[in-house]
Amino acid sequence: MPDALDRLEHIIRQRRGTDPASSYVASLFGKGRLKIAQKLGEEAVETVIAATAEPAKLTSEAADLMFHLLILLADADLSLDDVRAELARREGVSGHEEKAARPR
Ligand SMILES: N=c1c2ncn([C@@H]3O[C@H](COP(=O)(O)OP(=O)(O)OP(=O)(O)O)[C@@H](O)[C@H]3O)c2ncn1[C@@H]1O[C@H](COP(=O)(O)O)[C@@H](O)[C@H]1O
Repeated sequence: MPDALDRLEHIIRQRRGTDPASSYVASLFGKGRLKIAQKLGEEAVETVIAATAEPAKLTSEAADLMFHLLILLADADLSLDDVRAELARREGVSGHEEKAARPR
């Protein structure tokens, strides 16, 4: 059953190739990977600040962060399922073993 993240991913994919003036997501796709990555970085910093100084904002900042991560993944032709598969691969593997198995 699709949850809010799945539904949001679907909407984000539908925005690809549409008029940048028509929506925020379309405008970010229009600005390109570098700008999308920059926005993700900004949202990550805002999440860190919320976690350490303004915990009441943490949920909202985390939502902004995940929203922009979904846009970056879509721009790179990756999906939540790709991330789910990677996390599933790591299940039962210790942190040290996982690090050793990462691509270099
Ligand atoms: N979840 C979100 C969502 N979260 C945050 N935002 C927008 O992301 C931006 C966050 O950037 P900032 O806080 O840095 O604000 P900003 O200064 O205006 O941004 P910049 O000028 O720096 O780009 C704001 O414009 C927010 O409105 C979102 N915009 C859209 N969605 C979802 O995406 C769907 C598609 O949105 P559209 O593409 O706009 O139709 C919507 O139906 C929503 O479900």
